[in-house]
Amino acid sequence: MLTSNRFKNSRVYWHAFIAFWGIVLFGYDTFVDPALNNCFGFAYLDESTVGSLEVSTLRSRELDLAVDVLHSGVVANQYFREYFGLIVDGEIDQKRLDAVSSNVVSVLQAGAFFGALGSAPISAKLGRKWTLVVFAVVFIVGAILTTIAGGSNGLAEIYSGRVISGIGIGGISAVAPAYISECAPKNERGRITGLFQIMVTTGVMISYFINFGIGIHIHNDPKVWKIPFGVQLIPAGIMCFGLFTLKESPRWLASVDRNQDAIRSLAYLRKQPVDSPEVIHEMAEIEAAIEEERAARKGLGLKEAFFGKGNFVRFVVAFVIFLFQQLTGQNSINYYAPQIFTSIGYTGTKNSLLASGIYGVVKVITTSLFVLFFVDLIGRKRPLFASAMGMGIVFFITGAILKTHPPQDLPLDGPAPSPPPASQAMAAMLYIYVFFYSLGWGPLPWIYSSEIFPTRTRHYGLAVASASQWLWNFVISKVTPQMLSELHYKIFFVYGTLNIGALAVFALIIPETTGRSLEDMDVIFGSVTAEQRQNEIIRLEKALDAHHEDEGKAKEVTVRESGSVDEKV
Ligand SMILES: O[C@H]1[C@H](O)[C@@H](O)[C@H](O)[C@@H](O)[C@H]1O
Repeated sequence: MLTSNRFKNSRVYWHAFIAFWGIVLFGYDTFVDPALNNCFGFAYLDESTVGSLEVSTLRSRELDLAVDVLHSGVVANQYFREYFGLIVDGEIDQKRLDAVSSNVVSVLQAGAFFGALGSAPISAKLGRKWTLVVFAVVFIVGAILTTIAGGSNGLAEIYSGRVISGIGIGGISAVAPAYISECAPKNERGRITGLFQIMVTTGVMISYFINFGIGIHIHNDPKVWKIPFGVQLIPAGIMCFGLFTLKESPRWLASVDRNQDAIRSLAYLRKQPVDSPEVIHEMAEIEAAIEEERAARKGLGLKEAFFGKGNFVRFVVAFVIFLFQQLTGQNSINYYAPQIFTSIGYTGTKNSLLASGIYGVVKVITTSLFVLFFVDLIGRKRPLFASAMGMGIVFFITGAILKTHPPQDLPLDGPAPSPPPASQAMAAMLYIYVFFYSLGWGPLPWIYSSEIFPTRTRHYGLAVASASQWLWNFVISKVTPQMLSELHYKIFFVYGTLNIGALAVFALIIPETTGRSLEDMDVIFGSVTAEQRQNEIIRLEKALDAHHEDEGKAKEVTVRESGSVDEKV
C-alpha cells in the first residue's frame, strides 16, 4: 500500500527532492565558517572563546584539550587569518578574529530573517515555483561573491556575499515547505514535507566533512575558503535547473483564479486524468476553501491575513513552535558540539571530533527513519510530546551525571586518554537526546507550520514561521557560550525544564493535523464549520462534473466533425 502510493506520488517526491536542495544549503551554510574552518560548533571555539571561559568552570585539562581540538582547524585557517589581516606581526588579533568569526554566521542569519519575511509578497505574486527560482539565483550571486572574495576588499565581499546568500536561504526556507505541502496528497504530506529536515541534517553533515577534509588537506591556499563557499554552488545549481522541470502549485494557481491550470497541475502531480473523481474532489476542496475565504474577507489586506477568523491563532502557533524548537537546545549542541563534548570529558582532538561527528550521523539516520516510515502513521501531536519529554528526561540525566561525576583532572601531556565511563554515558545520553529531537521537534515544526494555513495566507504564515526560526536561531547562537561558561552542568537542567515544562505542554494543546486535507485546517482552526465546508464541496464537485461533461460533449462533436481526437491534458 505504502509502496504503491509512493510510486503513485513519484512526481511529488521529485518536486520535493528538487525544491529541498535549497534546504541542504540551509544546513550547510549555518555551520560553515572558513574564518575558523570549522563546523559543528567550531565556529566559536577558538583560543579567545576558550580563554574567556572561567577556569573554574572549565577545568584546566579541558582548557588545554579544547585548544587542542581547535588545532585541527587552525592549520587551515591560519592562512585565512593571515590573508585577511587577522594576524598581525605573528600575533592573532583576537578581537577582530572573534568579530569576523561571529559575523560570518550572524550576517547569514540576519539575511535569512529578512529573506524569509520578504518572500511572502513575492510568492503571492509570482507563485511558489518562480519565487524559488528568484531566491535560488539570489543565493547563487551571494555564493559567487564569497567564492571569489580576495584582495583588500576580501572581507567586505565575504560579508556581503553571506548576507545575500542568507536572503536566498531565508526565502527558500519559507517558500519551499509551503510549495511542497501544497503539492502533496494529504495521506503522505508529512513524509513528503518532512524530507525538508532530512535535507537540512544532510547539509550539516556535508559541511562537517568538507571542513574536516580541508582542515587536513589544504593549507597555504585561498582554497581554504574558496572550496567551502564554492561547493554551495552545486546544490544551488541542481535546484535552479531542476525547478524548470516542476509544475506550479495547484493551490497557488487556484488562489489566483487560474483554475484550469490548477486542475492540470493537480492531475499531473496525481498521475490522473483531469476528470478523475480523485482530482475533481481535491480540486473542489481547494476551490471551496478559497471561495469561502474570499467571501469572508473580500481582498487580502495584511490585516485580514493576520487577524481574519481563525487566522491569528495559526500565526501564534507558527511563531511559538519555532521559538520552542530553538529552546530544545539542539542548536546549542549543533554550534558548540566539540565544546560540549569536551566539557563532559571527551577530551583531545580525535575524541571530540568523533563524538561530534557521530552526533551528526545519528541525527541524519534517525530523522530519515522517522520521516520516511512513521510521521504519517503516528501523527504530529504524539511525537512532539514524546520528543519533548524524551529530550527533557535525557537532559536531566546528563546534568545529574555531570554534576556527580565531573571529568577528572589528568596529566596535561601525553596522548588524550579514552573518555571515562561517566563521559561515555553522557555522550550516549546526547545521542539519545538527538534521537528524540529527530522524531519530533526537528522535522515537525516545518511540517506543521506548512500545513495549518489557508492557501491565500500560507506564504505569510511560512514567512513568519521561518523568520521566527532565524531570529531564535540567532539568539541561541549568541547566548550559548555565555550559558556554557556560567551555568556549566546546569545548562542541561535549564534545557530539560524547558523541554518538559513548555514544549511538552504546547504539544498537548495544539490540534492534530495528520491525515486531514490542507483545506480541513479551516475547520480545525474554526474559520468555518464542517457542515458549511461539506456543502460547498458537494456544490463545486457537481459544478466540475458538469463542466467536464460539457467539455466531453463538445469534444465528441469535434471528433465527429474532424474524424480525429486531439488528446491534450
Ligand atoms: O529543523 C532545523 C534543523 O534541526 C537544523 O539543524 C537547525 O539548525 C534549525 O534551527 C532547525 O530549524
